[in-house]
Amino acid sequence: MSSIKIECVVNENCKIGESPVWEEKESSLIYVDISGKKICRWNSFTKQVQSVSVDAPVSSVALRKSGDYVVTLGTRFAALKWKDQSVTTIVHVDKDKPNNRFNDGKVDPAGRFFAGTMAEEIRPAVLERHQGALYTLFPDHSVVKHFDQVDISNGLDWSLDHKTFFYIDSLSYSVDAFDYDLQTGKISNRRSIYKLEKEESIPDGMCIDTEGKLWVACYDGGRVIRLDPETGKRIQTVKLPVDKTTSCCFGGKDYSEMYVTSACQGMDDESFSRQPQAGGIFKITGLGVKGIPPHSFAG
Ligand SMILES: O=C(O)[C@H](O)[C@@H](O)[C@H](O)[C@H](O)CO
Ligand SMILES: [Zn+2]
Repeated sequence: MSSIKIECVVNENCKIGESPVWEEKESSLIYVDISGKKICRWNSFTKQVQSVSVDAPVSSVALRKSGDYVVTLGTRFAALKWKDQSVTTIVHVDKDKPNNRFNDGKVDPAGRFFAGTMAEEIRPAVLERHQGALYTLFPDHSVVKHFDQVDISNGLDWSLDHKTFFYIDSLSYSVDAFDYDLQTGKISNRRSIYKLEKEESIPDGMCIDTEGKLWVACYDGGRVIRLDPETGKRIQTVKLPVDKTTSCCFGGKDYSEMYVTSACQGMDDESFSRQPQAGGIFKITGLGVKGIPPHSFAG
């Protein structure tokens, strides 16, 4: 058995930390603070955080093949130039829904950027239902809507053979799978592969490891859980020192470390004094399992 160690590497209290992505060429973790309206980059050597502030909630960030990043900002897909600290809109979605914003997003193995929307929350997990949708931004900058009626569009990733797409609509308390057509980017045949138990609370961000198992961050559950999508069973639970764990990714040397983002928005003074690291970024080592490098947007 490996011995698991958990360390808070960025003790900065993001309002809603999300979308961790390892950027190998910078030896850095990039992530967003959604309601803090900033994109952050933590350098694993210097331990310094740089950030770019934006004018709207920024819910996900991904690498781009041409360098720099793409983000979901408000209800826009946008390009971010880090050096210039500039953001330019690529395309606008949900134009008829002024109360919506994007939430989690990730690039597929063919370089397409998937991200979904939700109604802005009144407080955590309280919002107008069924307002969201799941979208893909293609490398030619066209956009496809896969489906709507989503509550909180969240974690997403693809199986190692690229034949399955995994997806979480948080308020369904379920981790779902779809058949995936890598050629076209189309999804079909939705089914649930895991229903969260009560103490696991709300499923949020998700990533896959090199054994094809899924890791799901449990919002208000203070943990990440490892699931076997074949059997539908939970095979591991790793608890963290904060309750509002929002997302996870692998990074570091050979993608052998796990990074977990968290949130503090909506906490009262009492719970905040009990969990002063809420909103921090955590590094888990000793899991004995590795992740895969993130894909870059091809457009
Ligand atoms: O991090 C996210 O994905 C959402 O933007 C958050 O607001 C929480 O997940 C949500 O509150 C939990 O349901
Ligand atoms: Zn999320």
